[in-house]
Amino acid sequence: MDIFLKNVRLVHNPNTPNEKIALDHISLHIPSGQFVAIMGAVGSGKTTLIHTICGLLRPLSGDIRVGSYPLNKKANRRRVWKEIGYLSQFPEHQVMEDTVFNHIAEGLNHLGLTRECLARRVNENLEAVGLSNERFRGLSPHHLSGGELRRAVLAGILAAEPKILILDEPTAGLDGWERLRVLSLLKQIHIEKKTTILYISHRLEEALEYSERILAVDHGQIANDFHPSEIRPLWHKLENMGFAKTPLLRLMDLLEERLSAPMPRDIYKEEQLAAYLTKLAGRD
Ligand SMILES: Nc1ncnc2c1ncn2[C@@H]1O[C@H](COP(=O)(O)OP(=O)(O)OP(=O)(O)O)[C@@H](O)[C@H]1O
Repeated sequence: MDIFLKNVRLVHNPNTPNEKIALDHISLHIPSGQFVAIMGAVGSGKTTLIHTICGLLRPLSGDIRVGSYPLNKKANRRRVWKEIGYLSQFPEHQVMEDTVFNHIAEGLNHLGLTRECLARRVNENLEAVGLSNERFRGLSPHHLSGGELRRAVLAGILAAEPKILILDEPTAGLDGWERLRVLSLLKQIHIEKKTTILYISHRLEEALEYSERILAVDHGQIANDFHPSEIRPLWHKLENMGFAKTPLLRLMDLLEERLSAPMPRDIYKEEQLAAYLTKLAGRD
C-alpha cells in the first residue's frame, strides 16, 4: 500500500493562543515496501506527521491516502488501521491486558488462530525481539522496564504482521545490543515480507545503516528527502538543521584532510569505506 500526502497542513489548537502549525503543506509519496527513517529536531513535527499518516490526527487541509483509501472518511481510516502496526513514543499507553501474553494475544484475536498457533505466534515474536517467552509471557506489562515494555509492545505489533509499520523511536531506551537486534529484525521483516516501515529516529548512524530513505523534518516541513548515499553532498543543509556527524562521516573528513584528496561523495557505511581504502592501497 503506497502512502500519499498532498499539501497536508495540520494546526494544533487552531484559533487559540496555543495555536501551533505542526505540518506545513507537506506532500509526500512513500511507495509500498520502502524503509524510511524520519529525523529532525525535537518539536519539528515528526510525531504529528506519523499520527496524521495513521489517521489519528486530522489535517486542517490537504489529502492523505493509504493504498486506495482516502483518510478523510472514517470507514477508510478503520479499514487502514487493520493494515498498520503503530508503536507509540509512549508504549505504556498501548497496553491494557494483565499479562504480556494476553496483550499480544488480544491483538491476534481477529485472526481466528487455534490456541497452539496463537501461543506459537506469541512465543516466536517475543523471542524475536529478545524477550524470553518463558520469563515474560506471564508478567504484567506494567512490571517491565521501559526497554522491555517497548519490545513487548513491538512483539505484539509484529505478531499481527501488518503491511505497514509506523514506529515512533522503536529503539529509545534500548542498549546497544538490543537496538541492533530490533533494527536487524525490522530489516529482516522489510526484506522478507516487503513491509513498509516508517520509523522516527534520533540516531543518524542507524538511519544510514538501516533505511533506504531519510526524511529530514524541520518546522513542520520535509526540508530534505534523500537516500543515505546523499548524506555528504547534503551535509551543509543538514548541519543547519542540527544534525551531528557520525564517527564515520568525521573519519571521512579527517581522511580527506590527511590525504589532501576528496573522498567519494557517496560513501556512508563502514564497509564502503573499507572497500575504497583497500582498493586505494592496491590490495583489492
Ligand atoms: N496536542 C498538541 N497541542 C499543541 N501543540 C502541540 C501538540 N502536539 C504537539 N504540539 C507541538 O507541535 C510541534 C510538533 O510536535 P511533534 O510532537 O510532532 O514534534 P516531534 O518532532 O515529534 O518532537 P519530539 O522529537 O520531541 O518527539 C511542537 O512544537 C509541539 O510542541
